[in-house]
Amino acid sequence: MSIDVGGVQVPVSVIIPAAGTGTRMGGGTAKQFLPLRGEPVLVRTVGLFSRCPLVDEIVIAAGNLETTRQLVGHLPKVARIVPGGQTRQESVWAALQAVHSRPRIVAVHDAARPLLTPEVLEGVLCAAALHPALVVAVPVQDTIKQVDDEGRVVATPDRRALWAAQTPQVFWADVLVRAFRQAMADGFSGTDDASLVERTGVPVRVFRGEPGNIKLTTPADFRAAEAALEGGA
Ligand SMILES: Nc1ccn([C@@H]2O[C@H](COP(=O)(O)OP(=O)(O)OP(=O)(O)O)[C@@H](O)[C@H]2O)c(=O)n1
Ligand SMILES: C[C@](O)(CO)[C@H](O)COP(=O)(O)O
Repeated sequence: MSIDVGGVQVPVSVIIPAAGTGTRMGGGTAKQFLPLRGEPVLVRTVGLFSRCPLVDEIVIAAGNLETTRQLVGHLPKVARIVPGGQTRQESVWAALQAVHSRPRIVAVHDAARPLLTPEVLEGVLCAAALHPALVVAVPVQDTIKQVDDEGRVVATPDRRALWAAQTPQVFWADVLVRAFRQAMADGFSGTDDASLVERTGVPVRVFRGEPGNIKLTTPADFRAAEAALEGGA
């Protein structure tokens, strides 16, 4: 339930932002509550962290607190379920304030990414002993185009330097708290947690993950996830 950082056992807290409304998914039910091969997405995601021997506590930012409590409130290591915010960033901040005091390692993982593997999770948590900020990511396989508002291609970045960020994103707690405070002071809103840390100058490293750790955003993602699980759990 902790990581050895220079001989000191540092507990690991996990934040699960699970307060989204699933606009891009459509339908009336928030996607984190939808079944994926019979098991709600949220249960799959939280269960992975409950079973991880390196995790000390789980804090969930929820939109529907009652449904969230019913689904995962009983799972091991679920310490607190707090109200989320209007944005993912606000939800993470709400959960971060509910994390026990420092020093800690904090891993932030989207509820909408239920296909994370134990191997990647344990690998990035162990790497956090050496690095203050880590992003699970995969190298981009397609050629990426930068496009203006008129649909004109304005640049083709060198693909060798491009990685697609996923979650978990793992940080030394004080680094993350400072980054969130700076972002709020500056009115900065990022689409991930690492972008807040990057702007503070703290070095952020990628940890190579797996392409299968997709975020369930649209119905097509659900179909892909169902197919991926067809042969597995
Ligand atoms: N106000 C918000 C918005 C998002 N999230 C969470 O952040 C993760 C990634 O967000 P996303 O995939 O965008 O989920 P939604 O915001 O629900 O999707 P959409 O943007 O299509 O509405 C999800 O686990 C989602 O529940 C959150 O906790 N609080
Ligand atoms: C955090 C994230 O999953 C990294 O790829 C992504 O930025 C979340 O974006 P969303 O629009 O909140 O789903």
